[in-house]
Amino acid sequence: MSAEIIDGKKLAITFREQVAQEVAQFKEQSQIVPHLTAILVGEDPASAVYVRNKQRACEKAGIQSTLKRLPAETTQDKLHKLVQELNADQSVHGILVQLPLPKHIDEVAILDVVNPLKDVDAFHPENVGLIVQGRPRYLPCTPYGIQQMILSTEMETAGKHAVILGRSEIVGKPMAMLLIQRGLGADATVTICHSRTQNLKEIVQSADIIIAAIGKPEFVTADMVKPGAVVIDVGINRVNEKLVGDVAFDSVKEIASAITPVPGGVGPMTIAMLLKNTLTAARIL
Ligand SMILES: Nc1nc2c(c(=O)[nH]1)N[C@@H](CN(C=O)c1ccc(C(=O)N[C@@H](CCC(=O)O)C(=O)O)cc1)CN2
Repeated sequence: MSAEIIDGKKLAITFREQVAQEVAQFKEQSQIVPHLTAILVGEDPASAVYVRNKQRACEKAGIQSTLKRLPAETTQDKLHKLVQELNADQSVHGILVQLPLPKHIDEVAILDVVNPLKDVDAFHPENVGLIVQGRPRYLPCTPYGIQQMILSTEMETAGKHAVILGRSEIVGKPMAMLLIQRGLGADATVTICHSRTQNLKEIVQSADIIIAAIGKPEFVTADMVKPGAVVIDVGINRVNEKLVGDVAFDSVKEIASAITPVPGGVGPMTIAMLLKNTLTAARIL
């Protein structure tokens, strides 16, 4: 039997419509327009597309959006000062520094400067700490979107084995924190696999939920997947001008109970969750 395809594009539209309604109510009650400012440094074409899509999504939801575009040679000091200015600007509720930053910039040092109340990506250590403690202020956009996609399936996640491939700060680590949380998360048993993991194939074969976020095209193959598993593909790899995920979609969909496509899976949900966080930021501030 072929898997349910979790349509991230469709689910994201539902979330975006819901946020647009909440934004309209919030504006009426408070006379405040939620405002996101994105910082894009350099000329990475994919990042430029993602930021443009975020801006469009904001505008459609009634959220004000501003883009601060800086050249690739921008210094650490200049970027640091811009973030400080945005921290002090009372009309800005959410600040987003698009990643990756150019190599000469210390990414962690910049993310540490963002006011945690305006940190709609939830990358600041204060927000990460709150997530670890199970009392999040914001949930990071990609794991938050994935959580909603898993909730949309029929799987009862409590006690299930979730295997995450990849230990990044943006996806792997925070995803693990969400999946283990009681109530607000999935109540799952979580394993994170990475480049030094031994017996990776056997571990993945024991997974009820697989989250693939390692940036290796079609790494997860059908022989690694337990029948009925839910498979979430976070990978966006360009191979011969085509977008390919970290999962061999065509063969794995014959084994899994539910699977996300690439494109049209996790990506659109990441943007929808950013809108939710920006509204939360406007409410908090
Ligand atoms: N500050 C941040 N930087 C980055 C994040 C993030 O959450 N915050 N995540 C990724 C990139 N990203 C969001 O910024 C992102 C990636 C992909 C998509 C998306 O919709 N992808 C489409 C395909 C689009 C394409 O043609 O490339 C899809 O999957 O359908 C949205 C957001 C790294 N940086």
